[in-house]
Amino acid sequence: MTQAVIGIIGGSGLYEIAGLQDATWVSVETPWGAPSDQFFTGMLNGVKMVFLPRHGRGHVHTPSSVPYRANIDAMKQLGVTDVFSLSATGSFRDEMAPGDFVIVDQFIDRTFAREKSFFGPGCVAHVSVAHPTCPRLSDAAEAAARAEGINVHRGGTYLAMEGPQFSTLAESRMYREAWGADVIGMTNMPEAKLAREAELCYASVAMVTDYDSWHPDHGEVDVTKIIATLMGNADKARGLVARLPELLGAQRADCPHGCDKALEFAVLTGPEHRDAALVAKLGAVAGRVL
Ligand SMILES: CSC[C@H]1O[C@H](OP(=O)(O)O)[C@H](O)[C@@H]1O
Ligand SMILES: Nc1ncnc2[nH]cnc12
Repeated sequence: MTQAVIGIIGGSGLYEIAGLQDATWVSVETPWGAPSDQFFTGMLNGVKMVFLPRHGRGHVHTPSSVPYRANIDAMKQLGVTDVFSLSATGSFRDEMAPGDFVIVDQFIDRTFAREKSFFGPGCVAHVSVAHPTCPRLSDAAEAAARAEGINVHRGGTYLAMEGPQFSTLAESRMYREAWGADVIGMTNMPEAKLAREAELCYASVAMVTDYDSWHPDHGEVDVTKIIATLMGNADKARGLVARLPELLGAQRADCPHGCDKALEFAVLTGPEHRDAALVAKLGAVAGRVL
C-alpha cells in the first residue's frame, strides 16, 4: 500500500475548491515549462489533495495553449497518484442534458496543435490507451456524483476538438451520427494520454453545458448560456470532489487495471541508445522504468 494523493484538474468555471485543511498554493517547475498555474494543495478527510485550474486562475490559457505536459509532470512531482479531470462539454445526446455529468470512458482525439507525448527521438515509448480511463476512479466519481444527487451517466465517448471555435453544424452532426460521440470538449486530449504515459490513474467527468449545435430545438452554441450553466455545474463539481477522499481512502493498493504500470514494457529504445538529455527530462514521469 502507498499513500494516495488525489489530483483534481478543474476545467472552465472551476478555478478553486473549498474545504482543504492547511491549504496553500505551491509553485512547481518542470522540464516541460511552466504549468497552467500554481497548485492548490491541502488535506481533505485525511487525504492529500492537489488542485490545478487547467486554464489558470482568470482563465488565461486557451485549450491549445494549456501546458498539458507540464501539468502532468508537476502532478507526478507532487506525488499525485490519481487524477480526476472535470470539464465543461457539449452534448450529442438528448438524455445527456445541460447540468448532467457524464463519466467518460472513451475518447476520439481530433486535436492537432499540441505536444502529445513526453517521449520522442532518443527515448521512444508506446503505451496502450485502448482503455484510457481508470474504472476504479470512475467508480468513485460515479458514486460521489450519485451521493450529491447529480444526474450522472456512466460511460460516454468524449470528442476532443482543437478549438477554440465551436464546431460547424456539419461537424457536430458527423461527430454525433457517424462517429457516435456522446460529448464534446477541447481539453481532455492529450491530457488523458499524458496521464497514462506518466502512469497516473485518470478519470474524466464531463459536465454538460450545452447541446453543441446539432439539436433542432436548441440552436447553436452560445457561450453566455454555457457560462450560466457552468456556474451551477461548478458548485456540483465541488460537492463531488469533497466526497472523493472518503470513497478512495488515504492508502492505495496498486491499480488493479495496471494504469500505474503502463510503462512496464513500453520503452523501446535500448539503454545504450537513449538520449541522456531526454532521459533526464523524463525523471518525474518515467524514472521508475528508465
Ligand atoms: C467555456 S466553453 C469552452 C471551453 O470549456 C471547456 O474547457 P474545460 O475542458 O477545461 O472545462 C472546453 O473544452 C473549452 O476549452
Ligand atoms: N459545445 C462545445 N464544444 C466544445 N467544447 C465545449 N465546451 C463546452 N461546450 C462545448
